[in-house]
Amino acid sequence: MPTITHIDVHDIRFPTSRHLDGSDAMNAAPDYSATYVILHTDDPNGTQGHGLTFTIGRGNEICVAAVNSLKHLIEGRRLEALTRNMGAFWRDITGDSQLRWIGPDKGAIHLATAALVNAVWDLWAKREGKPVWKLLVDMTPEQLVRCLDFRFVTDALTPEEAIALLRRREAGKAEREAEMRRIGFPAYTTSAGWLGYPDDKVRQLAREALAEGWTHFKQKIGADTEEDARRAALLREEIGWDNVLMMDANQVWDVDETIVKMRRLAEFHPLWIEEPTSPDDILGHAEIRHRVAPIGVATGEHCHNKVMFKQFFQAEALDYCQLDAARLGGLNEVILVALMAAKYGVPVCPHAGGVGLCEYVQHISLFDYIAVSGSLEGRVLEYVDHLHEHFVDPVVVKGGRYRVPTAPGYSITMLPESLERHRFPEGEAWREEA
Ligand SMILES: C[C@H](O)[C@@H](O)[C@@H](O)[C@H](O)C(=O)O
Ligand SMILES: [Mg+2]
Repeated sequence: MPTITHIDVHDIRFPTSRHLDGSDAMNAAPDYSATYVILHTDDPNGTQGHGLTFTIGRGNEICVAAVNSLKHLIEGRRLEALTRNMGAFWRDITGDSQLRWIGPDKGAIHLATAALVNAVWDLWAKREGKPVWKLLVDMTPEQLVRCLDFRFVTDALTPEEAIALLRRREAGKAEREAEMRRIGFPAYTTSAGWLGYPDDKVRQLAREALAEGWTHFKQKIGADTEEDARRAALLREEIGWDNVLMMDANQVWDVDETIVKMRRLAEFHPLWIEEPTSPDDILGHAEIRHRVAPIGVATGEHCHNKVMFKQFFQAEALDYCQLDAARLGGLNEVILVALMAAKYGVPVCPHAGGVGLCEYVQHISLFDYIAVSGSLEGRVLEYVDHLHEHFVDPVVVKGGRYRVPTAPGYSITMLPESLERHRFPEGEAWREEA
């Protein structure tokens, strides 16, 4: 196995705010960005590990600095020294006794951790010649559990319970894998409903999505409630009442305010209200959940670690777990959260609104279905139609389903010319802007 000789980190930004792609009530004009890392190795074939964390523009340079502070924990180490006990490696990279102070397990340092940890998984999977989801699915329960750090969550899930849970799912694994290869994983689209899009664009995109076979649509809300209602009516006009509508407020309301707003919007039959309030307010979400039922509560894109998810589950505060591949500290923590979700009976519907997140989450949902939950009930994976052309192995979506990725790795490697062009602030894409 190769040694990771050195690590490069790049500040990559896309000017998505020009057309308000990705806009919502809290994030009015995001520039989808990536803190992008490359693990160089001494492998004679030149194999590299790639990983990124997602930000929305300003502040990306802070994640870049955090990667620079963390990278000494990986540089010079043999890949095998990391993979033979991934759980210990994860504790190591999140446990540096001085760096930990600026987290722990949250904020820029944890986002940076995700980029690095995911790059190690990418490298490992490339070396094994498998896509990441398949690398995971082929592991024994014991091997998988060895990749995890259970500190702080054993009151909710022990390693023994995790092994038992994974063992129970071994029956039917091969069938579920074959099914996924045949029909793909069910998805929903966020792309028609960005808050900054004018009505005619929303109509047009909804029509196109319907024609492509989409059945689940997410709308951004949280500006003015009558305006939200008007847009919901417009979307219902386009998609009808047999298709599914979700609503996403991106954290703008207080708890009581949410109840009032959602009672007004209930006539549009949303499946869920996403991020109604502060992402840290676990008890607030529990309260909302009880008071807006049967509308479900979804959250997770800003839920920064396994401890918070544990409490969301323990407090019965959410109906849909929207864990994020690059907000949690990389795949090790994602797997742990998926296992806890399975124990508590909460479906995992990963967040993917950002650059590269669709590429990541397809691996997570496939693994979750095949090896952890064994169920598609309530599971629908987010899709946004932006920036896939910059990836070497972009997601393929057909008829509202993700097709199974087959190339080795975590699908996150970007084209060298895309990296070059979008380097901030010196890349051509930004020089044109000036
Ligand atoms: C700023 C981003 O586009 C968010 O609006 C996006 O991640 C969103 O919350 C989502 O659920 O996809
Ligand atoms: Mg959201």
